[in-house]
Amino acid sequence: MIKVNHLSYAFKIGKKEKENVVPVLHDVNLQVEKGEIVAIVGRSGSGKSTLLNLISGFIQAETGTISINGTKVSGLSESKWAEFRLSHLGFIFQSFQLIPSMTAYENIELPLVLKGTNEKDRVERTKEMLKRVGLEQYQSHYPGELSGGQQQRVSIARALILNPPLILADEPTGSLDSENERELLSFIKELNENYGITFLMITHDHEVASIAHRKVEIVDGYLREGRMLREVQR
Ligand SMILES: Nc1ncnc2c1ncn2[C@@H]1O[C@H](COP(=O)(O)OP(=O)(O)OP(=O)(O)O)[C@@H](O)[C@H]1O
Repeated sequence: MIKVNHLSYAFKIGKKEKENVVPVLHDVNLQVEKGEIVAIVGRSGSGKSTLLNLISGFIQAETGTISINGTKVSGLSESKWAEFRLSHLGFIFQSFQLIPSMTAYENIELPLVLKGTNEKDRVERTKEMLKRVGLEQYQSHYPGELSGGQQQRVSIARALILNPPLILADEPTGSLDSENERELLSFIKELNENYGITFLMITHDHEVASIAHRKVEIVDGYLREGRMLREVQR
């Protein structure tokens, strides 16, 4: 599903003549199989978000390659990346990243609008997704009128609406209380077991890491493979 080969990344800070190079990732190799839940752990500043941003195409590395679902994505143009993301990747963020001026319904529907799906299909799929995440009665609420757990469910519904095979999550439970965290984690497990969706998640949290099949740790920009935590169901 994901193959990262010899990936290195350095941020360049300051003006061109006086550029400061800050190396962040060193020769990272990572393979995530279809149907796996993989947790990326590591101390603050170790390079976790940088790795996820590279795999998401939000930043581009000069060294190394990334393939997702058989497509070599490293080196794709911005527009090709945007197209690829829409059909292959779903995103879940700690801060939900919902559009505040749009209702729950409109936030969930947005990827379908961007993809140019016709109205009849949009209505059908958005309603079905609202039902799947248990938010039918909240469809007209704006993000500010929903609890943290409900907002995260809207963001998951938006991530799932185009049926991506892979979900990338950055601290998905970071803003949730323990009850909502448990609920979200069992939903992620269900999506993985019932629909075979692959998850790559950054986390600081042991509860989150405990649902992963495998843990990889970044230590000062170097990736260490962890042991298998639980069996992958195929
Ligand atoms: N835009 C940027 N410009 C320069 N340096 C950056 C930039 N973004 C991150 N860094 C640096 O890169 C390193 C890795 O940052 P990154 O955000 O990937 O770490 P992280 O493991 O995700 O941390 P956290 O757990 O705190 O979110 C840090 O030293 C950080 O200061």
